[in-house]
Amino acid sequence: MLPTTGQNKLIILGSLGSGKTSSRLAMWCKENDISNVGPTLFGVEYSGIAFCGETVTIEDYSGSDETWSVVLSDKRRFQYVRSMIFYFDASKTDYQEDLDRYQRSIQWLIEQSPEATVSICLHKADLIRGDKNEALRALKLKIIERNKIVSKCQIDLNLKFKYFVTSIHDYSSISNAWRTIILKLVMIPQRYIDRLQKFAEYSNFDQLALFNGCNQILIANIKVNPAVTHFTNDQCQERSKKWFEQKEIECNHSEEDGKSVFVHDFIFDTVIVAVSHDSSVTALFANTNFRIFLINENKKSAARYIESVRKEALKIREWKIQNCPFELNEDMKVKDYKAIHGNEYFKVPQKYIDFLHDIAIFLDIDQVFIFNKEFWVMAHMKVSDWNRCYKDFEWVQHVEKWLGEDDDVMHLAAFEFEDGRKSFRVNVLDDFFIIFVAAEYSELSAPYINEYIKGSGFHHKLECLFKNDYYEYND
Ligand SMILES: Nc1nc2c(ncn2[C@@H]2O[C@H](COP(=O)(O)OP(=O)(O)OP(=O)(O)O)[C@@H](O)[C@H]2O)c(=O)[nH]1
Repeated sequence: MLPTTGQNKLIILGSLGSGKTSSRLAMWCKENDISNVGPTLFGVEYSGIAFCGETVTIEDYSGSDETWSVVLSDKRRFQYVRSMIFYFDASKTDYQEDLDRYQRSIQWLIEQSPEATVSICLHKADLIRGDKNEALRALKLKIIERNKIVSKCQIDLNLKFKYFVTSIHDYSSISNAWRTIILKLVMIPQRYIDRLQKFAEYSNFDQLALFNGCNQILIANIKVNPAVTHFTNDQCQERSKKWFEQKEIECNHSEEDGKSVFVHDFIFDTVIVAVSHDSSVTALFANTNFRIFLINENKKSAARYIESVRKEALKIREWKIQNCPFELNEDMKVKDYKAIHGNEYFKVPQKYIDFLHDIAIFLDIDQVFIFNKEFWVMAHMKVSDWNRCYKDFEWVQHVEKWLGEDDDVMHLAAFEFEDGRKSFRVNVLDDFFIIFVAAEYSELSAPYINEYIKGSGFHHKLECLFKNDYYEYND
């Protein structure tokens, strides 16, 4: 179980089967069937979510005894945490062990990450028998008692701790909890609000609302023209939801209640709903200036993201060197990698090579390829000194076989070779795709790699990064 060190790290802890994973999936992976969520295997599931140009790394720990003994055996797991969610199964009657673990966790969290926020979910509220309010009150009092033991300064703790009563059968209870948690974790920079405000005034919009793409959490609602009736948050949300259901289109325009309503991609995983009573603004969203405005915003966020991944990669590398059970070859400590990139038609910019290299270190991956659909190898990186790395031509055979089996291009696929190597494919736009290859010794980290790559944040950001240049290239 490799701890991540990201600036925006969210850890989820709690008792076995208390509903941690199903709540996370209900919120962030709508397409998953959460009626049949199994226990968290391998101790922890890693995922990433994109939020308004920022990434949050989530570590969702299993509540099994083995995992708890690992978690509580090393305080460093509580380093670099920005937020912790602790799940209690509110339908239980005996909390002794959960409370002991809770107490230890917050003790270490306060010690290792004093600025972290803490959210406590009293979950499975639908299963409470008897007087529900009384049961919840009693549980909350027990938790507060433990807080008192940990901190003499109760006021400080109470400011940081938030309690939520949640149930998987009440989506709004889960989305309310997550919205509060995430908005504390990733604040929309004031400069976005200022720029959007100016943009709206200049373009004759009456209202601009920003929503997170994955689950339509409202990030900002800017009401510009006080003389008109604005759409409510819910009405805006309805529109962004509809747009997401039909996602193929880049911009959606409709006329409703005498207003022009636009829904458009904004920064990364964020959509913007813009409303105007002036129908002459219709042309605006097709306007090149506006596209440039959006692309520039995207680029800035991409730059920040790359920087954060790079920092993360260096920390992880440091951590691996310190914790490596083997004698490390001196050369491995040096940031030295070989990248052959470009062909006569297309040159892969060095920044992608750097970016993918950092991702590869972060995920313990040995080799990265970028292919186009004609099987051209656009870039080939050997990240580790692993001497069984594939050569370009060997890979072409694998890819051909693979595409032959799966003509219908999938967004993401994981593939295991007979020789023990694992590979992970990510499609970027419709034009090319990236393949990550991990050696057999990465056996244990394979589920982690898969989870990370599958995380909506990672894929989306990768796509946006490529898309920006792709647009520039084509314009
Ligand atoms: N009735 C009810 N069932 C729930 C609720 N939340 C989760 N469940 C069910 O409880 C079971 C366990 O849920 P998980 O999400 O796997 O719990 P977990 O805390 O991630 O489990 P571990 O990772 O194994 O510790 C699943 O069958 C869920 O469908 C809830 O609010 N109410």
